[in-house]
Amino acid sequence: MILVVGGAGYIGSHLVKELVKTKEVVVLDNLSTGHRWAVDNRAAFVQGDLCSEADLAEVFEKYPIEAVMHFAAFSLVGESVEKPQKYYDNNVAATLTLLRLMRKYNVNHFIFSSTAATYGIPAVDMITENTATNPINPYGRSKLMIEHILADFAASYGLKYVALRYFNAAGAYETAEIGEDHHPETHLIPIVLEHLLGQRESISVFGTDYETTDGTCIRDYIHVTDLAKAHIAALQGLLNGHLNTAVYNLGNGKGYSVKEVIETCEQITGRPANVVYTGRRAGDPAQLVASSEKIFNEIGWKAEMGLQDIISSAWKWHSRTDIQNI
Ligand SMILES: O=c1ccn([C@@H]2O[C@H](COP(=O)(O)OP(=O)(O)O[C@H]3O[C@H](CO)[C@H](O)[C@H](O)[C@H]3O)[C@@H](O)[C@H]2O)c(=O)[nH]1
Repeated sequence: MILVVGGAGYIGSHLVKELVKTKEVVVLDNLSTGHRWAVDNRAAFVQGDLCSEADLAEVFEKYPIEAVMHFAAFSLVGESVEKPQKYYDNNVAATLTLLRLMRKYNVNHFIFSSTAATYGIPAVDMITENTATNPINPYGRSKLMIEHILADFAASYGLKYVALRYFNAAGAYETAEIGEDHHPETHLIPIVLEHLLGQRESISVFGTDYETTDGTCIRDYIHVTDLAKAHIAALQGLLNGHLNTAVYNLGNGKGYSVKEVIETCEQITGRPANVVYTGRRAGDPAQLVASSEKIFNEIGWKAEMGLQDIISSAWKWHSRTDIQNI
């Protein structure tokens, strides 16, 4: 059985939908940002807190866990600057408790959600796993700290793990049963689509003076279902002994500017956007684009969906008329 911590959240719930096809799954989530309805009903569900050793112990006692996938983290860069305690308590201290209990219950396989924010402001256009990590905010640092801890646990305790550095996760499940639903929403694609649905008056573009082709920031958008499939490939690699420890980028290898994203949203929806150009948002690197060659070469995963698929699926999800009430 696979324990998915944070399996009611955006990325975790998409992973669970894929994972239940081949594995027995139990989800632990405190529902602070996740949703009970987002958890596939083929998975067992425990409402509990990663920060509570007792809640964690209950799950390990009750279920025969063979691997843990860990999605439960706070992930807003700006908030992490304002409230570093919250980020280090949850993203670092609680994860350490989880790792301690894994040792206690002899669970030795771990998949960790890391981030492109570990790179900070990279000196290269195409980021590989060898690019220097130099995070510029507590969120990125909290994730990199856990990566270091995992490497130490692997060396001393034989932990087998994969850390996956996500670039910009976006899109929704193909049936639109689940999708992105953050409160408040800060991510570009949902904000643009909510605007095009009439739920926001305008879109602000944060910065037009970056050293990029059109002056706006470039990001590597990856479909959340592609991300889910990468986790499953990594899990298989760990369980069949092909992988011991690994750190992989997860991206498409292609960057799009904020302007290009907005234009693609306009094309797909057939609706014009009211765009307001404003100053830079603190902490935004000009360009973050991933080389995902390493994971392709080692376990054969690559992204199958591009920006059009991402936005089309997100549009289907956001257009659901009942979405406000779920
Ligand atoms: O209303 C908006 C929202 C975003 N942007 C711009 O759009 C780009 C993408 O912004 P997102 O907030 O969608 O994504 P980020 O690249 O900032 O964030 C991603 O990387 C972060 C770490 O760097 C976190 O992991 C976060 O959860 C993940 O989505 C950025 O240049 C941002 O400035 C706008 O112009 N207007």
